[in-house]
Amino acid sequence: MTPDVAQDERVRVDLSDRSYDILIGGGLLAEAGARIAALGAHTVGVVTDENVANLHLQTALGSLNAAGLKAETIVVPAGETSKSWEVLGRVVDGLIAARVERGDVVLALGGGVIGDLAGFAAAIVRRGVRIVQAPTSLLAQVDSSVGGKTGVNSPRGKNLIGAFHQPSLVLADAGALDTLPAREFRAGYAEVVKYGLIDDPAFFGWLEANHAGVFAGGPERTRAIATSCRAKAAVVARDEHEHGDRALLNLGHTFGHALEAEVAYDGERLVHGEGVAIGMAMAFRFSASLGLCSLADAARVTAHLAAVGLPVSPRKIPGGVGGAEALLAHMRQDKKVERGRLTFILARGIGKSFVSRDISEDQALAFLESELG
Ligand SMILES: NC(=O)c1ccc[n+]([C@@H]2O[C@H](COP(=O)([O-])OP(=O)(O)OC[C@H]3O[C@@H](n4cnc5c(N)ncnc54)[C@H](O)[C@@H]3O)[C@@H](O)[C@H]2O)c1
Ligand SMILES: O=C(O)C(=O)C[C@@H](O)[C@H](O)[C@H](O)COP(=O)(O)O
Ligand SMILES: [Zn+2]
Repeated sequence: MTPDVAQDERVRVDLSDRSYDILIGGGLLAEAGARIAALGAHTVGVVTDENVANLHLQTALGSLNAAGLKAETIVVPAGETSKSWEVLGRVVDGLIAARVERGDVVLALGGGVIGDLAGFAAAIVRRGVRIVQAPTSLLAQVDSSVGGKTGVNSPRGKNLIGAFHQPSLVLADAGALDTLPAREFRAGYAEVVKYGLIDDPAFFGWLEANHAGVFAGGPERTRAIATSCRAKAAVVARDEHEHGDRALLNLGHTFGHALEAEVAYDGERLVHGEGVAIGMAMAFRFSASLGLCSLADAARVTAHLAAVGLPVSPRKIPGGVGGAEALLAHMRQDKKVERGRLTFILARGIGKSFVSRDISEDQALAFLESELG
């Protein structure tokens, strides 16, 4: 747990010569220009989506111009379907046309979709240009802007095309969250809860008691974001490329990603954080059904997610999803699969998650059938 009440926070991601800071606080978008100029860039390729462009692009561009930087903006449609080959191609072409050089910077201004898309474009243009993440959704501030996973989706599965490309700096402007729709804030909150469920039961208890403050803004929100970033930074520092512990950050994602693929990344029906909420509830129910954790812990997880308005069952997805076999087919494409064996993040209790490679397909199928009814 972090100490109480800090308005502005700095979290270091320790990766030897690729270490970087995550800055959390108000007014950081207005400082982006000065901070990027300090990195030695001359041209900045700003990648954003239509919603964020309408609300926050002028602030970012104003600050880049004031710092004497040349800025070229690439705007893509909002939503998960922009994590595609086609949109990636347009972003890459835009960055090359803008003559963004290796010494320059790509600025990802938006939620996790923009961070993953722009981050991957930056990883491959001229074999690697620096990326600065300016996350504007809660989910992006607590998770996707940190750790260097970038990429796009394949029709065969989530994030199946990508690269690790760490940012040079993360600017999490707390003020940007004031314009975030309530549904998107809730979805991001699922990834906040995840850190408590992985290995910080005190943080989970604190969220149960303080979630109203996190949703309202103020010091509780800053504390939740900083605690999440510290938790992620620590895991990334010890296992950057997910050979071990980092897989814990995938709690809820084996199920969640399968559900997202099953709805063809249709954000009207299911957004990533909602898939993670359902997936985490399922992971705890699965753990309880296997005798690994108590039914009481599984019920407590479900109760907290439901209390903030998050979905906790695949039956709640509008239009429904295919059967257990269809979900299992998506799960076979999960990046955690090893020698054909499924990998699950399961739990012995709240804050006691672990990586399991001992689950058979028959066990997974039976559980999925029970969940789908
Ligand atoms: N790389 C990682 O480690 C990592 C971690 C978690 C999630 N992800 C990825 O992140 C994506 C989900 O991110 P997301 O939930 O931010 O989705 P998103 O980027 O689609 O943003 C959600 C919605 O909110 C809008 N928005 C963003 N900021 C806004 C603001 N300040 N004001 C008003 N509207 C705003 C966007 O336009 C969009 O409509 C998924 O693709 C997921 O796979 C990646
Ligand atoms: O950073 C990580 O590692 C994570 O797993 C964070 C997840 O919240 C995120 O959704 C990530 O993109 C999933 O990674 P993937 O490797 O399963 O695609
Ligand atoms: Zn996630």
